[in-house]
Amino acid sequence: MTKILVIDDDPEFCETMESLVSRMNYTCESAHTLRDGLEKLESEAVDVVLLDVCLPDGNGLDVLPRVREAPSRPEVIILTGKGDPDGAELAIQGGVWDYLVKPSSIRQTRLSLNRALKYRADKQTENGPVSLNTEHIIGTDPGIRACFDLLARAARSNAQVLITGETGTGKELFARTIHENSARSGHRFVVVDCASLTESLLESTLFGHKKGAFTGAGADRAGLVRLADGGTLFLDEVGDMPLSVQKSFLRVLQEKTFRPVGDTREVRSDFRLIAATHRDLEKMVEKKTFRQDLLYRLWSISIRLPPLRERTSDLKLLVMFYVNRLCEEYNLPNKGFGQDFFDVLRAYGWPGNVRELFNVVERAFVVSGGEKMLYAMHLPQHVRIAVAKASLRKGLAEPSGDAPEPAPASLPSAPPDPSVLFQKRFPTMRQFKEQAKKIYLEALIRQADGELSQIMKISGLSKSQFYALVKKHKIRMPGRK
Ligand SMILES: Nc1ncnc2c1ncn2[C@@H]1O[C@H](COP(=O)(O)OP(=O)(O)OP(=O)(O)O)[C@@H](O)[C@H]1O
Repeated sequence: MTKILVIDDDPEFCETMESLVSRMNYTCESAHTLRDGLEKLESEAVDVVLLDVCLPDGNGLDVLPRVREAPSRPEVIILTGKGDPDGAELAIQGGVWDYLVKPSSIRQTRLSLNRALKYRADKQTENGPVSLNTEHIIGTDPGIRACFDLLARAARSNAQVLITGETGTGKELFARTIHENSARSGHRFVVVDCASLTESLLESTLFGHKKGAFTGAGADRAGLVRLADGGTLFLDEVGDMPLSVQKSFLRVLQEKTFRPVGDTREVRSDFRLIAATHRDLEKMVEKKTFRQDLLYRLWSISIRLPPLRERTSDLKLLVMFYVNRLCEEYNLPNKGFGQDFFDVLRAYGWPGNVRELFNVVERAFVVSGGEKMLYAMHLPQHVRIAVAKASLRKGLAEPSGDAPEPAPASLPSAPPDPSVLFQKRFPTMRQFKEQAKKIYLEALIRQADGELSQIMKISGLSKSQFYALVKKHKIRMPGRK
């Protein structure tokens, strides 16, 4: 029997919900404190939790991971008296099904409940007999586990998938894993890096060309869309696709046919599309730099990968996974870790995410040579200095053994104090992020003495991403006009 649990300290509200749920022919129970709710979740199978935010013994959002990890893994709908955009964002990132503000109408609550239950039923059917191979993806944090659920749905369907997330968060890794677990795994996984191709090259790279179609086209060439026939086409950095190509590509998605450059014939390709970007495509649609119709086409299943700083609980697992891999590669016995090693890693901001983490760990591994343990002293200087400066700025001593506060990545050559960002009007989260990015980039360039290879190494950014950011934030590179 489907069971709903309401965790809310208002008895009247609980009664209203119990009556609504029983009219829907489901069982309903209430708990007036978080403690009571969590106890019920431990001992009873619950399908959906309606969770209030402000409760007498704490904040509902703080216990969200525990609620979602309860033995019956319930779906969660937040029902709060105090609507707060940041709270809603956090809740949704934490994997809640919906975020409703009281007084929510009966119709809306019923709709949300039904949708959550339908999703749960579909998930249970889909999760049945098929097993997924996700052994290369490390993560137990609730944020990334919600992404695993979506990955499983994507692998079992043929729907278009859009994967978003900062650089190095694993977008390509997820895309490959979806392909490898899909019915198309016997065919190719074809990668197109939209950021590294010029407009003219992109069209011929995607659609191929006829011999003589343009200077340098010495022979016929099949494009990547054709090569992906039967398999998966992965459009990396789709936000960097020029508008003219977006138009042609939209047609390809609708018709599954295209015309190679300089050819008059239509060619057919049956591919499944997965696209990825670190950009905010909805913002781009507002600015008319990305086509809305294309965005709708890309968006059947959307997966947002959390940045590493939002899931530092996975840091240790990721490091151990990578160090094991390095030990195998270098044919060395396994290494241990000093506590200070993880303290420093946890306190760093990881702008380059997992890619940067693996880079840093590999450098530490190499520096440690034949030693049996990895200590903080083996970590690259820029990481240690950034962490030391950040903790000094906070008036703290060197990180101690107990879970240190995560601090933002900062750089040694005196970047401006982030409090300058609050000197004018208090910024929105988005404005703050944009301004902080600019500060980061300027400090990064100073730190690397403007040397591109150093910039890539420190930041974990690719050249194209770095140049795109420099352009966006109107930053002058040393030696450039
Ligand atoms: N959860 C994870 N578990 C294990 N490895 C990971 C995970 N996430 C990322 N990685 C590793 O981090 C590196 C970067 O991942 P990937 O290239 O997929 O990121 P990305 O988001 O596509 O980056 P970009 O936007 O810069 O192209 C790869 O070596 C990948 O295997």
